[in-house]
Amino acid sequence: MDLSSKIQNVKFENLFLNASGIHCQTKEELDDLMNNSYSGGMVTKSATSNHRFGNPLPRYHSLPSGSINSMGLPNEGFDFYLDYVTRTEQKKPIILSVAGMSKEEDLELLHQIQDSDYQGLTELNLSCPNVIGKPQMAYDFQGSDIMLNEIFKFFKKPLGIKLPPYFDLVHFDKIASILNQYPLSHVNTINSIGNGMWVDIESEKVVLKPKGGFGGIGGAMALPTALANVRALRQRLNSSIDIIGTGGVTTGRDAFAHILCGANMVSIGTQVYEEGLGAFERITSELKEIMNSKGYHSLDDFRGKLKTIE
Ligand SMILES: O=C(O)c1[nH]c(=O)[nH]c(=O)c1I
Repeated sequence: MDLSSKIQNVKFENLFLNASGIHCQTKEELDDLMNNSYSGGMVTKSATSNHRFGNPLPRYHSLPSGSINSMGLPNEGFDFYLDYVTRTEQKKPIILSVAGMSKEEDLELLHQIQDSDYQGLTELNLSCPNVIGKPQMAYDFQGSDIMLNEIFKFFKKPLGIKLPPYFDLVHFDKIASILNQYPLSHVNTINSIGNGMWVDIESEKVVLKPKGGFGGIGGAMALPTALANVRALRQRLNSSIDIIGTGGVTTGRDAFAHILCGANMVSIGTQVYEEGLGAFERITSELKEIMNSKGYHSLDDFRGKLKTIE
């Protein structure tokens, strides 16, 4: 039973990653992930130039079937993550995630990566929904196109993009036609579903302090949106662009569905946060069970082979 996968020519022993932001902010968390034998790779918390505390607490809340968060980009600062991904013994591939507070900062961070001796995968987060006053760049189609054009004038290392969910087939067409113009290593879809709201009935109050309670939605309730985005982008993107499917994975069945829709790799956020790193072992064994019962030996046997109803 082979659960290995690849992003471009980077091989992962198994298809599972943490979703950026989950268990990947501090050295302890990153070392934990590095030593966990059931995730094939790992992604760092999106980094800004400087260390950030992020938004005031409470900024994460578990929901009956998911989560809502308005973390506000808390991170140790770019230099810490660049040092970690360059210096740490790589028991598994790491994806370095960056999220500038502005386009200028995004470009500056990417220049630093280009000029560094880091040779691994980089992911530009164009979809953080929780920085007060900062729109999700990937909802600005023209702005994203202009930015990617500027980036690929100087950035020659593997670069992927973390996308927000889209909800309109024309928007899938638009973003895919932009992304297809650039030599991207991958897209990671989806980020949390931006600016959801949860209400505590007893207190008649929101559950998050920042932004009056608005926050990104993740976990089980995000699965249908995540599957749609993986499927729609797989159908539209050049085959040279790999896809990391993120969103709503709580069981092996959900991971199986992401692969059927076309994902090369699958990242898990809320469920790992709620259950701990043991979720990787559980979901890996559940996926193996399903593959076994269907006579599949590798992910290629069923990747992207979702059937429609004729
Ligand atoms: O609030 C956050 O830190 C955060 N939260 C998310 O749900 N997605 C993101 O990309 C980010 I940068």
